[in-house]
Amino acid sequence: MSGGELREGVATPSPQAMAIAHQRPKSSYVGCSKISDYEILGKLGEGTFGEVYRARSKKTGAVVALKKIIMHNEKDGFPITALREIKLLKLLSHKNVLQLEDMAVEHPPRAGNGKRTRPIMYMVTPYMDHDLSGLLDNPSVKFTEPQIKCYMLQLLEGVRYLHANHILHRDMKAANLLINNKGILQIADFGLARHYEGEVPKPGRGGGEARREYTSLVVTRWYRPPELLMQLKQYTTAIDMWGVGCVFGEMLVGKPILAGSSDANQLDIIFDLCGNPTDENMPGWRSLPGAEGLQPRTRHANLSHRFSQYGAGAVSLLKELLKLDWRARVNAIDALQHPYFRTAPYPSAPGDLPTFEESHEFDRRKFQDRRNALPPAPKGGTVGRGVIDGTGPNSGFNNGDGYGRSGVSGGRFPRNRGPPPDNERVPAWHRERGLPPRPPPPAADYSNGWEPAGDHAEASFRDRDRPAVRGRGGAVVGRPDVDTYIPSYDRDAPRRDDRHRPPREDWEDRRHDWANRRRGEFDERSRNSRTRSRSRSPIRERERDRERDPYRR
Ligand SMILES: Nc1ncnc2c1ncn2[C@@H]1O[C@H](COP(=O)(O)OP(=O)(O)OP(=O)(O)O)[C@@H](O)[C@H]1O
Repeated sequence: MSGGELREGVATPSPQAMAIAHQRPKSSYVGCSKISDYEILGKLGEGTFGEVYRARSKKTGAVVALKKIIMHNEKDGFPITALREIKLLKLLSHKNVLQLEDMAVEHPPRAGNGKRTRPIMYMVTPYMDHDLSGLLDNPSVKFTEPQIKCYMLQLLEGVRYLHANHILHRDMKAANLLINNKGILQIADFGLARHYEGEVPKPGRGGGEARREYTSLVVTRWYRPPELLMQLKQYTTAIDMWGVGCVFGEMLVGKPILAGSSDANQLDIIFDLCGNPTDENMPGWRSLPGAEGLQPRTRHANLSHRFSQYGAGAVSLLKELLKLDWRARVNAIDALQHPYFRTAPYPSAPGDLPTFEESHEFDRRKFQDRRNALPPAPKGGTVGRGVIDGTGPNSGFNNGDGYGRSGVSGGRFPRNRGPPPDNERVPAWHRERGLPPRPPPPAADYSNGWEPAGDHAEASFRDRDRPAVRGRGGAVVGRPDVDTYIPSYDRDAPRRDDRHRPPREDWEDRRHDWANRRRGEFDERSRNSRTRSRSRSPIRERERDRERDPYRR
């Protein structure tokens, strides 16, 4: 009974045998283009899920991106994550959401032993010149306030569309926002997205009511909201809005604003920014599974202080997006009405934005070469090199103002914000306006439902050496060493965001959380798989090999 298992006397073929038995003849790929319909122009990137190429359609002449669907585990056949992404993208049509235009199939020649090889599938989307994180990595790119407003409006339009159509993106981050040289921003990468069964957002009513539970192990760490870090499962569209807030802050500052080095540290730096959770600012937080045993020290939010240089309007919108209480967090419909967008300087029209040299994963090496001229940046930052000085994760961050400007070894420039040395990368605002910091924009009326800046500043100190704390179900929530995604900051390391993203190979398991939870074993399984994936996963091994070999990047 080789290759099969015996169940109640009936032989079940192995998945591999099933896949071979059901291999489709070439002629059955109806509705798909052939890969030979495209001329490959170069490689753009390599995710955990697929390689991405730039190509030209021989039929239309259009330049497109081809995302190759990698079969990590051949015997399981076509990855469920890819199927979900394709299914969702086929349903969606919005100017700020990346459109799936075609699928292309490649039939590789038979193997040397005469065996048939599996066809390779490609997703075909319009070519976009940049992803936002690549663009922000480019030291010659300077974002203006009208430009940030323009991108934010487009991002919010895209998110409003997704949420209105019951889609949770669940991996909102700068690397998944593609921008072309016509100034159009599109939300991409729906590999973690899913249908949302709750009520959709309505004006003035936040993220909607959740109707069921989902896995909380989603969203790249730096963009993960506090309720997910505390393992809320009945979450709403508000999880994507937190990510929008992180991206907004990143555009203002020029680098990720909440670059936690572990899940525990992530929560800690969120509390530094937004204040520690209380019954007022995050009602019910104590009863979240991941909050049990958490004893965050008292601290006031310092968001207003940290972002004061970007003006009262930006601070006000950021505070609405980065609310600890997911029920009170602004939804996309309301964020689009925020006075920030109706105050001078007004948003640019997309067509008026400057064009930039391409910036994708594979272009970043050239930016990294330029960045190597910079002084070291704190671990957790994205520009410059990490400080390997033995002071622990996020070392520069811990002493500074939250953006790596510590005034000591990890800082980009000192807190007094005097002019940075010529060779340093300067956050977008400073680059644009020059120093000293720009004055606040003309006073706007934020009294109409929007709170003006009013937090107390607080010098941050992070208790990174907290002992382990166990949450409900025994989950360790307060110790950095159980977290799977420890970033590496050498120049040959993989893309910044992916180092903090749950590995795809585990997500399929996590997506079956409904069934797993019914068996009461989800928390245990997912925790184990996260820990295991770092050390044993063959994909991680391959990635590590690739990191070691700079020529493969
Ligand atoms: N349509 C496109 N145009 C230009 N570049 C693209 C396009 N789609 C993807 N890319 C580039 O390829 C990279 C990886 O794409 P994507 O995030 O969709 O793949 P992924 O396998 O899901 O990656 P990951 O798992 O790392 O998020 C993007 O960050 C971007 O730089």
